[in-house]
Amino acid sequence: MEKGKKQSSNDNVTLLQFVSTMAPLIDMEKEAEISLSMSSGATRSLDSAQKKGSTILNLKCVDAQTGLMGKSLLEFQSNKGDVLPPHKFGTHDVVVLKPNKSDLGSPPLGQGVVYRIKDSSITVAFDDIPEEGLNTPLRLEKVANEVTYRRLKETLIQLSKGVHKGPAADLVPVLFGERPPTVSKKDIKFTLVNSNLDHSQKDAISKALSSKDLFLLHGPPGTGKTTTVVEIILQEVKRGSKILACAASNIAVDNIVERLVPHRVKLVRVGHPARLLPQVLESALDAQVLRGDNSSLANDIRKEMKALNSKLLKAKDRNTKRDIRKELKTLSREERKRQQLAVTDVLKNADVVLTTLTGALSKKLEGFSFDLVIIDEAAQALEIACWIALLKGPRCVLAGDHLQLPPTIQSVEAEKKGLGRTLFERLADLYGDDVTSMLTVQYRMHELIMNWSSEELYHGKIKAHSSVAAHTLYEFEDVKKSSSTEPTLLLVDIAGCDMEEKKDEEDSTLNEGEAAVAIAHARRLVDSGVQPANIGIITPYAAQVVLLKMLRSKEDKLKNMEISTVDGFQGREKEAIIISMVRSNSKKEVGFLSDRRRMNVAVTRARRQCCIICDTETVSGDKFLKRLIEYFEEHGEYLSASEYGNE
Ligand SMILES: Nc1ncnc2c1ncn2[C@@H]1O[C@H](COP(=O)(O)OP(=O)(O)OP(=O)(O)O)[C@@H](O)[C@H]1O
Repeated sequence: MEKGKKQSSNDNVTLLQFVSTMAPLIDMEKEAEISLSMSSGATRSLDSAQKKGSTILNLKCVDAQTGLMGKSLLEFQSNKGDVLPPHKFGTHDVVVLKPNKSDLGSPPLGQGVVYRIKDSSITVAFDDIPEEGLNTPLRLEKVANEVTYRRLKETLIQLSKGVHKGPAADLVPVLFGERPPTVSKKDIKFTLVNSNLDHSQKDAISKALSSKDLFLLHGPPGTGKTTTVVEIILQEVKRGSKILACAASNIAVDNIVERLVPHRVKLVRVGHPARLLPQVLESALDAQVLRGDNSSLANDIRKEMKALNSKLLKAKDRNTKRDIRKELKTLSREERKRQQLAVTDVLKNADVVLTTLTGALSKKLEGFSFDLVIIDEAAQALEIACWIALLKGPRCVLAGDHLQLPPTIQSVEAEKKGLGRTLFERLADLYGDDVTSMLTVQYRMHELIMNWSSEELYHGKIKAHSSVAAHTLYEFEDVKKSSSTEPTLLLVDIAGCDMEEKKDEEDSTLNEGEAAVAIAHARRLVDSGVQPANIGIITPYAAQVVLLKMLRSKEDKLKNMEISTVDGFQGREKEAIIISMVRSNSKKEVGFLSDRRRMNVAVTRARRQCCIICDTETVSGDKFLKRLIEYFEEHGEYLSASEYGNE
C-alpha cells in the first residue's frame, strides 16, 4: 500500500454523500436480485424459471430428519435423473417448497434455508416438516432475501440522521475523513498466545492493539490473515474487551469460531443453525440458550400452558374459562420474558459475539455495544453492510485484501455507480500506511506461484515461508514424479487447436475443447497418484462450471475433485489448481478475465501446481494477461493442447 496517499476528493466522501449515493444503489441491487428470483413478474413460465436457475422442478423428497435445534432437514432429489439440473441455488439461500405443477403465485408448503447442496441432491432446513404434499412431485423456488435489504436500508437511515451519540459517535468522523485516526502513545506490552507468529503478524498485532479507532490488516493470499485476527481477539479478551467479530459470509465467521474454541474463550455465535457449520453448533446462541436456566423455566411455563389449554377446552363455566384465559395471558407474558432473558444472559456473558454483518442487526443484539468491532473479509463486504456492525463500537479492525475480488453485485448499474467500492479500499486509499499493516510471509504457495502475484500486485513484498517455498506434488507419498506432477507452473495452449468459445442460453461463455483438456490434465494427475480431493478446476464462467461438472460425472475416479467459479473459490486452496480461461475468439475479447483481482485469486488458490489452460493468442490481447502468460512461459512448462490428443 502506498504510504500516506493524498486524500483525493473521490476518497474523502462525506457521510451525507455516502448516504445519498448508496440509497438508490441498494434499491437497484434489490431489484436485480428479485428479478433473478422467482418472485419476479418477468418470469412467465416455470420452464423459463428453471432455465434461469431460480427454480428446480420435479423433485422428490428422499429423506426427512429432525434435530438441527428444532429444525427439520428435508433432502430432495430429481425425479428425472441422477444429477440436479443446472441451477443458481446456493447454501444459505431462502427457498420455498411447492407442489411441482402448482401455479407460479400459489402458496408454498413451507419456507426454509438451503442447508447442503450436492450434484445429486439439495437439503433444506424448515422450521416444521410441511404437513402434507411431500409424497407428490415438488419444486423449490429461490426467493429474494428481502430481510438483508431492509437491514441495509435501516442502517442507511440511522446514518443519515447523523451519529452524534451511541458507541460509534467518535469513530464515524474518522471513517469519513473528518478527524484523523489516533494511536495510543503508551508502549503496548503483550505476550503472544500463538508463539509461531511471524514478524509481520506480530507487528500487525502490536499496531492493532495500539489503535484507538481504526486499524486495517492487509492480508494477501495465504499470509495468515485469519490467524492474525484470532490472535488480536485473544489479546483483546485478555485486556477485558467485549468484542463483536463479523464477516460477510457465514463460513468466514465459523472459521474464526472454530479457531477460538480451543482457547476456551467465552463466545457465542449468532445465526440461523442451518447456516452454521456442524462443528460450531455447540457455540450457537440457540444451543446456549437451550442450556440456560431461564430457558428451562420457559419450558416449564410452556408445559403449564399446554395443560391449561386442554383444561380450557373442557371447561363449561364462563367464569372458569375467563380465569383460565387470564392465567394463560400472564403465563405467556412470563414465558416471553424468560425467553428474552435467556438470550440476553448468553449475550451478556460472552466476551466475543460472532455473526455475519447482516446478522449484527438481529433484534437479539439490539442495545448491546462492544469495545471493539472486528470485520474479517472486509474487502468482500459492501460498505453499508460493514456499517451495521461498526455502529456498535468505538474501535474497529478491518481485515482483508482489496486486491482480491470485491463483493458480488448483481446490478451492473449499481456496480458502475460505486456499490462495490468497499470501505476497506476507501480507507486504505484515505489513510494508507498510517493505519495499515500488510502481512508479508505466505504459507500456501510454491515460490514460483507466489512471485507472479507478489510482483504484479504487492510491489514484490511477499516472501514464501520456507515450509512451502519449494514444495511439490511429487513429495506426497504415493505420488509419482512424472511429466504431469513435476512442473510447478504449466501452460497448456489451445491456440490453433480449433477450440473456439461458445455462448450458452444464458449468455455465459463456455469452451468444450478446453473443458476436455482440463479434465484430461486432472486425469493425468490422478493417474500419477494425486488424490482427486487435492485437485480443483476453477474457471471464471458459470457455464464452463456446468460443462466441467457434466464431464466429471462420467468419470468415477474424479468424483471428489472440486469444480467451481473463481469467485466461488476465493478463500480456498488446493494442492493442484487447473484454471480454464475459456475465452478463444478472433477479436481477442477477454471480458472480465482482465480484472487483475480475479486472476490474482485464481492463481493464488494453488499450493504446489498451477496449470493454466487458455488460448494464448486471444488472452494476450490484454496487457496484464500477456504478462501472466509470459511469466508462465518463462518459469514453467509449455504444452500445446494437442498433446492431450483425444484422451
Ligand atoms: N506464523 C505462521 N506459522 C506457520 N503457519 C502459519 C502462520 N500463519 C498462518 N499459518 C498457516 O497459513 C495458512 C493460512 O492461514 P490463514 O487461514 O490464517 O490465512 P488467510 O490469510 O486468512 O487466508 P486467505 O488467503 O484465505 O485469506 C494456515 O494453514 C495457517 O495455519
